Amino acid sequence: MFFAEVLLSCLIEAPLLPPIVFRNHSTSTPRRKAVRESAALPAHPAPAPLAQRASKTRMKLVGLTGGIACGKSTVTKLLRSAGIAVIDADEIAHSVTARGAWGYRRVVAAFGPSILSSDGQLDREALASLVFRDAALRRRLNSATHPAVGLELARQILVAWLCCRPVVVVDMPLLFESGFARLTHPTVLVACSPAVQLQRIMRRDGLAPPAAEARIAAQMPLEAKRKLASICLDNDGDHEALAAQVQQLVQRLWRRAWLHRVVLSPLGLVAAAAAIALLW
Ligand SMILES: CC(C)(COP(=O)(O)OP(=O)(O)OC[C@H]1O[C@@H](n2cnc3c(N)ncnc32)[C@H](O)[C@@H]1O)[C@@H](O)C(=O)NCCC(=O)NCCS
Ligand SMILES: Nc1ncnc2c1ncn2[C@@H]1O[C@H](COP(=O)(O)OP(=O)(O)OP(=O)(O)O)[C@@H](O)[C@H]1O
Repeated sequence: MFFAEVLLSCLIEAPLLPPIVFRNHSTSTPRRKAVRESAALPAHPAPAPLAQRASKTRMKLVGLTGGIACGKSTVTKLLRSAGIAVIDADEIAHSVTARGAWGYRRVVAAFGPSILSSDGQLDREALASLVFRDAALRRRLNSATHPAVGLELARQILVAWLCCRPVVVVDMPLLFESGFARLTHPTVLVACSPAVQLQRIMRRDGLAPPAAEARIAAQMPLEAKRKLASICLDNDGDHEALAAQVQQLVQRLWRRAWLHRVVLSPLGLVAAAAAIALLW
């Protein structure tokens, strides 16, 4: 993800941010607390002032994450149907590991041709069963895929900025693990209870309990993510309950979006340059 950070920092005015130090909920200022309460979304510790200042100097880049099978893709669909641009890191990971692509070549170099199925594509099921039970192999897969994922992610964010998108959500399972969260604000977590998570992953992927538990254990624990996220969507209920929370989130994201659209978009920057040139 480092490539993405460097490119974005150059292109969208944001300096490389130092790690964010999160404040405890109880130390929030009254104003910030009021804003969160008015949004009526479950709120978690607020990010440090530096992250907030940086977020005002670039396109509004929102991080969306959650435990495996907690409902990120479901939230992504709801956001997209509400007109919000969402960049999906899983989709990118699939496209950069398609046969012949840069990520594909790196994975084959790292794991050998035995990881290919008879049609020459990556055997994703075999790869998943390897990496979700072995942390060293998972690190090897991450090293092989993440440079290509980071570059494509940066390209898609640049395209969204050039299209004057005021709000862009990045759906990334490893948002906190990869450090990419430092470039996003707010960070939104989709969470559910361990029992519901296990049941959903077993049902969706047809996994037995040990395999499902291994996949859950391959990521940062949900409780740790809760402490890092600035907004939490509770997905223990039905689809309607989730949709209602997403609707509130959408309203909150559109707030002050005009500032990003008008002032910090390419059009805004061209207009500012033209005005300066005229006044010179
Ligand atoms: C392991 C792979 C082959 C499994 O492919 P598959 O099509 O079965 O699953 P899919 O890509 O849809 O991922 C499903 C979920 O698994 C989890 N997951 C995927 N990769 C990882 C990983 N490296 N570490 C922890 N969890 C992961 C995420 O929650 C993701 O949403 C694939 O996920 C992969 O290539 N992963 C490495 C790239 C990566 O890190 N992707 C995550 C986005 S950056
Ligand atoms: N509120 C809900 N009620 C019932 N089922 C749900 C709900 N939310 C999500 N699901 C189901 O749970 C499963 C996991 O959801 P989803 O695919 O959105 O999770 P994800 O976080 O994107 O997963 P992954 O980490 O594997 O990409 C899916 O089968 C989805 O239909």
